[in-house]
Amino acid sequence: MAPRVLISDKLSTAAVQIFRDRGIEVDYEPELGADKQALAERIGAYDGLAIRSASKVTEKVIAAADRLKVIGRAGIGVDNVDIPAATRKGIIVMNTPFGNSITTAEHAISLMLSLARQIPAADASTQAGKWEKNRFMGVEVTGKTLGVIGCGNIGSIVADRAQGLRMKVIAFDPFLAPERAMELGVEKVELDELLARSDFITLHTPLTDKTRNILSAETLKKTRRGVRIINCARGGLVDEVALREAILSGHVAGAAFDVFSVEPATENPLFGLPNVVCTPHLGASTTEAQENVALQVAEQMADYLLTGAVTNAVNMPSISAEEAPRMRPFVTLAEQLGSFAGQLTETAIEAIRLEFAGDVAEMNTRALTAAAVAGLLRPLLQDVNMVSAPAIARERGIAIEEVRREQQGAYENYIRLTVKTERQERSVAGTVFSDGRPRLIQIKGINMEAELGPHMLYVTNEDKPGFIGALGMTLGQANVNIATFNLGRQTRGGDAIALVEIDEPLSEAVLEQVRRLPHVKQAKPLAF
Ligand SMILES: NC(=O)C1=CN([C@@H]2O[C@H](COP(=O)(O)OP(=O)(O)OC[C@H]3O[C@@H](n4cnc5c(N)ncnc54)[C@H](O)[C@@H]3O)[C@@H](O)[C@H]2O)C=CC1
Ligand SMILES: O=C(O)CCC(=O)C(=O)O
Repeated sequence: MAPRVLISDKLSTAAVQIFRDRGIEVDYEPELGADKQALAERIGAYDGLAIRSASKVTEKVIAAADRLKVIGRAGIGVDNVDIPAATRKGIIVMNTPFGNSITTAEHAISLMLSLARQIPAADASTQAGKWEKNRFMGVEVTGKTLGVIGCGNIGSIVADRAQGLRMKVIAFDPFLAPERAMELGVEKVELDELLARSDFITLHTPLTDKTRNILSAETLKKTRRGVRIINCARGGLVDEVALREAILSGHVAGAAFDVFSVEPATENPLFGLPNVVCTPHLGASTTEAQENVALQVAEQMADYLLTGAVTNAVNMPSISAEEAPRMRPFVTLAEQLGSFAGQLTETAIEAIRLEFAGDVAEMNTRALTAAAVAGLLRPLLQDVNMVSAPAIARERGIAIEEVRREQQGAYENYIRLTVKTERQERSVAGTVFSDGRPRLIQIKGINMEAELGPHMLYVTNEDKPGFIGALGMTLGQANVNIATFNLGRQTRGGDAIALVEIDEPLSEAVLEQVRRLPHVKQAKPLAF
């Protein structure tokens, strides 16, 4: 039976043709996805779902998706898909990471210029027959400083175009390597410096726990008086109520927004303010970008449904059907090593080294390296996957080295990831036992044997009597159940590590209590 695909968003019809050409049945219902209930009722009949951002693929929709094997996002952000729910149900989620970047960067530049010259308001006034030549005094962008928050694919294109407009570009992005910044001709700065120096600020990060409200009442106060703010990335990066206040007080001179904390945005704190320009999430809406992403997503989905090949999946590594069963635990291990290191890394990464020893050195180590790099970058880049991770790392000037060796020591197979940042070098190693389950066996040179669960607590401490009891007591008193407790130390009385699996995430208050325990140097929650 031919696979069936539902297109539930306004994708270019080029996608329909690709599916048909490849023998896939396709239903094109561009309005359906916005109605969660209707989508949940219909999804059970399909093997593939192709979407843009209007379709909300919630847990409920996924629960009803009994045949669904792949969700294809014609675009970048997959925040309208419940990825953990899809993963749990074995559904692959794919995106098209680069197809609309230029178009979106051009929209950000268009918004900036519209804002600088008040074009939308001037247009409305002129067409209303008012000819208010004295009302619309603008500002030049030449010679002005543009602060780019998030200098990835889109941010770096915006930086390039802004330089063409003779602007000075500064960027805040913890993952931007200094060499890459130099190559782009942008000055890498900390957030406070960007806020203090920018005449225009443009946001190009994903929405994560770290970026939500990155422009808040507090950070807006640190901006220059007269600053103009552009958000063409994700609603929620800017506190809209705080921005409204800052515009009304005259501190912020204007804002241009394509994305809103609630979409579709039929009402919003920014609506109706002077010198606010709004568009309805049009960043990716050009013929060229929509053609790119629709063709790409249809090809990727058809490949998967017909041959099992996986490209640009955000929740599964790309491995061929034959390799899959043998490699799966090693891919998990590599991703876990990467994710472990990524969650502990807060400064720009300069280099990554992957060492493979024993059986695993004979496998497809490129895929394993890609899995480790994806795990490493995901805490900051969110939608990175095994296919895009190495390219993204290269673009950011991160050197990747792979070393294969014969078996050394007691373990039949061994993977070690070393991450070099501006400040330090950190290694973490693991193995897969004959039960097929990955274990961490070395952290920063300290031996231990730990299996990673969904919620972990990582503590570094001095090896002193009483610490283990105090930690257990603190968690117990907070009603936090410990699943596993793994310990290791450098030397007696020296540096030690505890890696504790807990049944649910820790509250900030309990974490603070752990941090205040005697001999604790660092306590960090990790999620896998
Ligand atoms: N308005 C629209 O229609 C569209 C919006 N987008 C959105 O634009 C955003 C950027 O997309 P891309 O450039 O493709 O993503 P990307 O992943 O290439 O770049 C994101 C950058 O943000 C940086 N970053 C992450 N956390 C940060 C933090 N806490 N502070 C500062 N920087 C941080 C990363 O290091 C990375 O360089 C995404 O949110 C995407 O969903 C993308 C396409 C169309
Ligand atoms: O498909 C769209 O119009 C939105 C694109 C977008 O936001 C993205 O690709 O992240």
